Amino acid sequence: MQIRPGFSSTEAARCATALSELATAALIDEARLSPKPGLVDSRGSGAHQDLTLALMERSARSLQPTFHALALHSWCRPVDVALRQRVGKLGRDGERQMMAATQGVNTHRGAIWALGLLVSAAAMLGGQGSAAQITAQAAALACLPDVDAPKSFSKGLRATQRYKLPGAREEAQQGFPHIMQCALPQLRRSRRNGADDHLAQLDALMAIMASLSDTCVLSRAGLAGLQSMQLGARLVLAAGGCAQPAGRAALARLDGLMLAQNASPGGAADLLAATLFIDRISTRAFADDHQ
Ligand SMILES: CC(C)(COP(=O)(O)OP(=O)(O)OC[C@H]1O[C@@H](n2cnc3c(N)ncnc32)[C@H](O)[C@@H]1O)[C@@H](O)C(=O)NCCC(=O)NCCS
Ligand SMILES: Nc1ncnc2c1ncn2[C@@H]1O[C@H](COP(=O)(O)OP(=O)(O)OP(=O)(O)O)[C@@H](O)[C@H]1O
Repeated sequence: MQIRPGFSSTEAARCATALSELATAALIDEARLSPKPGLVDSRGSGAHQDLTLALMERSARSLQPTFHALALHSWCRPVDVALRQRVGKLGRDGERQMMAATQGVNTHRGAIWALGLLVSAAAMLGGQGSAAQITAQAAALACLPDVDAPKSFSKGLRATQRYKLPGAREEAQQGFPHIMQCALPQLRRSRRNGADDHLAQLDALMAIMASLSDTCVLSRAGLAGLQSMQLGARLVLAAGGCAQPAGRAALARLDGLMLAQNASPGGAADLLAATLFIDRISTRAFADDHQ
């Protein structure tokens, strides 16, 4: 681990602890947030047969050491292939950790990817980056080749190739546009308009679902399912968002629609958790010289 001049290893460890706690809390808050269309939430399992809220929370907690290791190894490091390789290995170790904690159920693969890159990027910037700097740094990392990646074919890859639409990799490589241009502005706009935080978070989820090509939805419900999800989310926001009775009615209709199609926007949920992480991290700094 390389320590930036002027920063101690204690400082790196303290920052890694803070970042890993924030990432884990963002995952737990996302899982509990209700009502989310088709997703696991405090009401139940949504469109999922094998997921529960308790399992999502156990999985989130099991990932804290992964986020901690990612932050420690990325601390004040420049973007290069060696770091990309290390981050890829730690991410895959995290996936194994998650599978062990859930007895083989995929609870958070997409979330490990998005939050893992963002935790690494925040640590690379010594815990002092802005939202724009962190997402740009994460994109630079995601654009480097993942040389040790297994050549297996995933559901997400299949969907992106079949429909010629971007998926989790492209979202990261483009600097997380659904966080920076959709969810974060909507979260802050809804708060400014007087929505309480839980309703503002639901609005942020709608802002993501309104345009994301979520490969979870494409895999289960095809292009028609994706388009109906995007339209449904736009209708919630057009009705004034979740703080308004008409917005909540539109949200309930969207929930019914997702369940009827057996579809769940797992990618949008990951990006909401990542948005909560970025929102919280960019309003505070972790390095001592900023306190
Ligand atoms: C890139 C990942 C997510 C694989 O993506 P792929 O589309 O091939 O596979 P898979 O279908 O298994 O998972 C995709 C998951 O991403 C999420 N997702 C779906 N659509 C989107 C989207 N448009 N944008 C963002 N996330 C999305 C969902 O949670 C979905 O389940 C990841 O597993 C990976 O390859 N990791 C390698 C390890 C690594 O380098 N990690 C570095 C950071 S820790
Ligand atoms: N609250 C949530 N509910 C459901 N999925 C979530 C939630 N939060 C995040 N996710 C993301 O959704 C993904 C689950 O996606 P998906 O439904 O495609 O799982 P799968 O096991 O690969 O597929 P399937 O269930 O269709 O067999 C996880 O990788 C996770 O990152």
